[in-house]
Amino acid sequence: MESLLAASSSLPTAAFSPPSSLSSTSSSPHALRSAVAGAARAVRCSAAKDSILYALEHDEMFNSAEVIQWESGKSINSIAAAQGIRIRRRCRPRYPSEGSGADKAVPRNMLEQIIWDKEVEVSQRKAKKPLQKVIESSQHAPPARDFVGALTAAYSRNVAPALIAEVKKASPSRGVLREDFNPVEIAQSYEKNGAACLSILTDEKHFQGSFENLETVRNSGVKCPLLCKEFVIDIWQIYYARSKGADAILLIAAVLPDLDIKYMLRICKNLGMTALIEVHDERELDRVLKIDGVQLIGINNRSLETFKVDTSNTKTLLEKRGDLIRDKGILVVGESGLFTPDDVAYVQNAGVSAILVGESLVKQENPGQAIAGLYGKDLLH
Ligand SMILES: O=P(O)(O)OC[C@@H](O)[C@@H](O)c1c[nH]c2ccccc12
Repeated sequence: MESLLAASSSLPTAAFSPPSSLSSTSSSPHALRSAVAGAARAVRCSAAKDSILYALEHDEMFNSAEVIQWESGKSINSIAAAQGIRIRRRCRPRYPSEGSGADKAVPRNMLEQIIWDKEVEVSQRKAKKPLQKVIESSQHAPPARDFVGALTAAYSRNVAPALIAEVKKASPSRGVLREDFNPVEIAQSYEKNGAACLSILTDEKHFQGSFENLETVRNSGVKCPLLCKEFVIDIWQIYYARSKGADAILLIAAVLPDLDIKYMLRICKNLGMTALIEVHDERELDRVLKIDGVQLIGINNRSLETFKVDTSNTKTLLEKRGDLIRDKGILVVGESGLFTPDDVAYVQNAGVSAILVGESLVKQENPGQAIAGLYGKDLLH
């Protein structure tokens, strides 16, 4: 994989724009594979055995059936749908005369709306700062810290699920959670009161977060590892998060086909980052359990399609797949809708090693002090 990343930083920037014949707008394995083939063609020879191009051309992932299918015209949406993914991407037309119908399309639910907005946002950000540049910036970021290590240490210290405390101003389902919002103050107060890690929302449009918040918290001297809470659809965002100091990043299985998750996991690994892979139902969990190299799975009690919260979701999924998850040495994070010590005990008994909590802390006058209320005890740090 080193070679893949080295390759991505040494290939010309232009090579990363997906060719117009592809229906995806992301910097996907597909785009990278085409870029490599194009680069090999440009030098009019097959790449030498020790070269980066050779490594890429012979990388199993780039020659997988899915990639071939994709390149032979099967759209990202049909590949995703075959994996049970309901969120559609707003694909570009293959030829201008075809049209995509995208302008007329109506999103089916909130998550789909967020993803469509994200596609526009990411393409604008990429136009300003191409992948090549963001990869370079990521090389200058302070080194990534051990997110999973911080969670396991906190779990054994407290004999309670480690806390990932979320710096969250607003959400589409709950509106503004805190008017007087100072991300650094909140982060410091979480850290002082025993949070193991922090989650920083970076989506601006729907959550009123920002990458500036991530960067200022990272530069404020807070030592807890930071999760970039973003709707990732493109590897560009992973490098960007790293360049702003993120130690971990969220990947949502409801949005990303298997191949994208595998590809993104490799990039995270190469950057020293942890991927928290979020699932909401059994089908997503089963897909993720088939992927090698997964260390951390989040079970979201909230459906991002309907926003309904049901804390028994964590329990139900762990009853079904807990043994397999333990055998694989994967840690589980119980996410969303946790308010009381009973809620924490409930997900702890279900088998989680960590919890991700936003609303119930951030709404309190002193978010850090609210941690003791959530756990029914002070956390050691
Ligand atoms: O505020 P809550 O209910 O404690 O939830 C926190 C966190 O789990 C939630 O913000 C979340 C979980 N997965 C997400 C994906 C995107 C945006 C937000 C989220």
